[in-house]
Amino acid sequence: MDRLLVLVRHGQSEWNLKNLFTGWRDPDLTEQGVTEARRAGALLAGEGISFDLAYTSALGRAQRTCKLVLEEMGLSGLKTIEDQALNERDYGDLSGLNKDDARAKFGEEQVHVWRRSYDVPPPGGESLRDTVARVLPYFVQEILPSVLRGEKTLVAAHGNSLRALVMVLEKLSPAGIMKRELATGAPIVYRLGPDATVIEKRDLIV
Ligand SMILES: O=C(O)[C@@H](CO)OP(=O)(O)O
Repeated sequence: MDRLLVLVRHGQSEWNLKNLFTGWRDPDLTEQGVTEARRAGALLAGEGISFDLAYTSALGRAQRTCKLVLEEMGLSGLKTIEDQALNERDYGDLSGLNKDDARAKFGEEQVHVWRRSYDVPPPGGESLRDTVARVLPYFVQEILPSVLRGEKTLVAAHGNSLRALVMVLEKLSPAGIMKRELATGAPIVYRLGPDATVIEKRDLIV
């Protein structure tokens, strides 16, 4: 049985381009983001991959990415489940701030800790640990059972909500996940064993 799980971060958003902390804010994709999403679909189709089911967040940039990927694969209209459990990490008071301005104000090191540490939340927002605590129950209760039933599954979501899943799937330590960056529109293809451990992982190069 093919227990296929593909994670893809949304294409470049308007706020990625403007270098703003985004979190639960809802900017659209840029033209480049649209191109990245389509290219992700083309790459997956080129690998001979198809899907039975898709999951995405409650935010437009991930939903549009999901749609574009599926469209490019000839799978428009595929059953897609939207849930805010897959939303980006909530950046709290940093949402909408320019990342360089934040570095100038709070210092390079502090901003790096807020962005990439496992357990230090940005002011008023979620740490990665908080994000794992939100994403993981949804993954275990909703997504994983589909994958284990043999439904080939796409998850189109966000840099940090997907880092939360990558940490669990790849058994990374808090130090290991700190160094892990996910590129926009770059699919990660996992094949799981019957016990849900990863037996194969491939990054599709964009
Ligand atoms: O702004 C955000 O919501 C995220 C993803 O774009 O940023 P970061 O790279 O700091 O995780």
